[in-house]
Amino acid sequence: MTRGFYIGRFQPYHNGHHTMIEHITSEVDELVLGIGSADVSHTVRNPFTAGERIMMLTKAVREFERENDLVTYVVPIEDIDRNAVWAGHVESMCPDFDVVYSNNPLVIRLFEEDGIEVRQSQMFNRERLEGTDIRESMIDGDPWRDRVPDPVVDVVEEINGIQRLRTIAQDDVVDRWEADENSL
Ligand SMILES: Nc1ncnc2c1ncn2[C@@H]1O[C@H](COP(=O)(O)OP(=O)(O)OP(=O)(O)O)[C@@H](O)[C@H]1O
Ligand SMILES: NC(=O)c1ccc[n+]([C@@H]2O[C@H](COP(=O)(O)O)[C@@H](O)[C@H]2O)c1
Repeated sequence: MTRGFYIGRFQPYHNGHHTMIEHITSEVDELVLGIGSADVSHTVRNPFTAGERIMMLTKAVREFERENDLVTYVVPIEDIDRNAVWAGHVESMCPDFDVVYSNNPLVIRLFEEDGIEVRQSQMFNRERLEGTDIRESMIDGDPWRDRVPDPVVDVVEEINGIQRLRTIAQDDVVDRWEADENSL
């Protein structure tokens, strides 16, 4: 029995993540999905709460559970201010795992230094499948729904996520403008 671990901020969970998990399913029996920066929300870079991201992932990976007999666990992981002990922090919050999947250089380094095997994948259609770009499309009113699994569209609509993101982005612009004015 092999149990894998895959972590991301998933702001939002998109088709790049989904394709990565589809590949992972052929290598593991169980998969722990870490929701990174679980303590952060309501910012332009991290608009969605841990609970909202739990809904996105739980609903989206159902198809892999059904088709591949995969067992998944979604675990929120708060950031800590010491990278040197972060891998241990993650392990303390999760079911034991044998292998980590990540394309994030810092995550790869911290787990490898902790003696855990890390597997990377290619980046899938990165020009379109990048959280930053999808959030910008949400703010600008450009198409984004075809870049995330259908259950994620449902969650974003249920929580009125586009309106939140636009309000946060607008407040962010005003805050930066005021900071610039005050520094003059
Ligand atoms: N298109 C993709 N194909 C494969 N892996 C991806 C893709 N996009 C992100 N990943 C990987 O998934 C993990 C989680 O990524 P993350 O949630 O930060 O998404 P992101 O698209 O990079 O978002 P952001 O632009 O907000 O940083 C990381 O290891 C990241 O490299
Ligand atoms: N010291 C820390 O808290 C620490 C270190 C490395 C990664 N992380 C987190 O792991 C996650 C990695 O996911 P991304 O690949 O989406 O960046 C992020 O939420 C990041 O904040 C946290």
